[in-house]
Amino acid sequence: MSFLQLKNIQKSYYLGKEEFKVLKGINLDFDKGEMVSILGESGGGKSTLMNIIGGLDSKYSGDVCINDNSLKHDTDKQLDEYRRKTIGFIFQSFNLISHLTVLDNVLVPLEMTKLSKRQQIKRAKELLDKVGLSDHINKYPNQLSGGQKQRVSIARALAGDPEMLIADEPTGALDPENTTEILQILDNIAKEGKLVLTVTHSEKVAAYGTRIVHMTDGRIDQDKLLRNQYEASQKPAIESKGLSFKSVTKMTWDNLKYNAKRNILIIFGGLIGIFSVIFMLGLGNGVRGYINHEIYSQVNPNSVQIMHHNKDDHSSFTSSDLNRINKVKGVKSVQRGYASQGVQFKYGKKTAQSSYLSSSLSTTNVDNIKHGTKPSDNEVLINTSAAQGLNKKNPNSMVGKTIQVTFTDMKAGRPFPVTSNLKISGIVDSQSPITIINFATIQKELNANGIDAKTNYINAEIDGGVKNVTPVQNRINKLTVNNKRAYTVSGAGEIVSTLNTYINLAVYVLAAIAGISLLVSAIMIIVVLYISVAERTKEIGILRALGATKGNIRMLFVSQALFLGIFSSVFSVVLAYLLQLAINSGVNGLIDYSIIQVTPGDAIFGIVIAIIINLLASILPSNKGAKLDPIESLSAE
Ligand SMILES: Nc1ncnc2c1ncn2[C@@H]1O[C@H](COP(=O)(O)OP(=O)(O)OP(=O)(O)O)[C@@H](O)[C@H]1O
Repeated sequence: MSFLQLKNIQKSYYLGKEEFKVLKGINLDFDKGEMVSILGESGGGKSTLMNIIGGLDSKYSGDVCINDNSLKHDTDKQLDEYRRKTIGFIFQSFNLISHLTVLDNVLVPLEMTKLSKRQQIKRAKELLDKVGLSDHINKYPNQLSGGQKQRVSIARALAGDPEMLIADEPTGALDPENTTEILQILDNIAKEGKLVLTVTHSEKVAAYGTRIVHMTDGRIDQDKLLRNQYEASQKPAIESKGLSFKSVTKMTWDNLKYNAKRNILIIFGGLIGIFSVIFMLGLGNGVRGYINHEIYSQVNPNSVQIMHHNKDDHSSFTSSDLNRINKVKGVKSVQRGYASQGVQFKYGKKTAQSSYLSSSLSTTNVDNIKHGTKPSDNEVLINTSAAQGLNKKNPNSMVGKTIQVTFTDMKAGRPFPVTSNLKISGIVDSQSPITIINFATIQKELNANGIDAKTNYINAEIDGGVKNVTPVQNRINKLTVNNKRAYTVSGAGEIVSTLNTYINLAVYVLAAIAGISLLVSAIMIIVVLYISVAERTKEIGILRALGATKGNIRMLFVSQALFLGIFSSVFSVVLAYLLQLAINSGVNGLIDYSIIQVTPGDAIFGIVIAIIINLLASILPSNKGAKLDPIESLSAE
């Protein structure tokens, strides 16, 4: 039984419906230790036959058997493994991978073996030494002469320890001196017990073989033994495996480095979109935080006011109302409240006014009482502008002074001014024109004027942070009396949360607009990857010939997109943080707040989105690369 048997191999190409028979029934047997020259005129079908033997072409009839095992029913994956284990290709145009060094080129098939990294490097160096290139291992292919390139290609073909070498016109591009040396190397390989098939149209080259097979018009017309074949190798072959993810990403990395300038530009293009999104989110956090901070410095968001839901109901709130609200989950305490519109102050000849009187101190921020204290019985707390109205030069000196305070209530269905003399307990630094007198004092003054004192709203304090305000408000709003909704709640917390909703909306809209540039960068990545597939078509063919799977090729481009995405997003995060630092320290004198606040969540969001977009963008180009026909890829210019 021969090592390689070709049984009635026939192959046709079709141009439209027209059939061109290229191989018309080839029957040949080959053994290891032979150096067979396949000789014939141009167009005779030699390369077609080699592609079939090499497992690159499976569209033929007849049978190729290795050690009596037919390749006929092998799957794509089995053929990949067959090329990896059994075949070493040497091409007329060398087909080295231009962005890999000599050593790395030879390491490609070695990465498809089970040797350790150290053993792989050792073997690659030994093989390069054997072909006389130990001094050139760190050069790139374009720094080598033709003869040197072919030696690298021989070292690479031998790297995976294949049983058979297919050399298609290995000396076609070489001068006579290099031709002799290369043929000598090939003869030595046959001497080591491997099968060497050399395609040539040169009789001289063919004469180096142990046997010449002559092909004319798709048939074998001569099969001549020139000398004895060498002894077949019995050495156990190096075990092979698929290309690992690490090896593929290393190749991608090498390619990125080789085209560094272009890739930096692409990374920069991708960076703009991701940076804009991250920066908008950071700006949104800052603006929202700043506005909340400003509001909360004026008012207490955890204090809410409860009115009758029915606007026409002006009745006083009762103890049962207070109890009902006090029992609501999240309510810390309730107080009776009195409010009235319009307050006048008089101090000597000076007058001032305030638009709102309230009994609830909790609505304002106590920290803002810069002068004096909270009002107790028979006292009033006024705001800065009212104090300025009463004493322009020295408003703070009004603390402790007794002034005349007039507010309006209803008596016998008509507005009735209630005037009383109260001591200013303090001045609140509030922008809202609010006046605060405690509930007991208001009640006492109303009674003194013959008006029934009433509770015209309830003030409730809500437990916990601002985030609790809305849920508790919702619970109070749901309370019913006689199956009817009883109360309506208002408070700064509600305004703030509505405001936050609008700010968030604006930020998301801005981020989405910024996200359009992400779409642009996704399209850029698609285009770049398509160009990359086109540029690397030959490399794809080479890798497939060396035994790389379709999955490996797909991963080559997916990992390229992944690298570009990771770099763009990481750099955009760095840029966003740097700009945040610059802007926040730049506005430091103007506002005492960090107006840009990029959170780690925003940064992670940016990175994840960039990676997802790049991965999605890589689907079509990487599939295109994976589906390329190895033979067509190899013949790409
Ligand atoms: N993909 C293809 N589609 C159509 N015809 C093809 C294709 N590939 C090869 N052929 C044709 O098949 C014939 C054999 O080509 P092949 O390359 O096998 O010849 P060859 O003997 O290797 O020639 P050369 O020595 O010039 O390389 C040629 O006529 C060629 O035009």
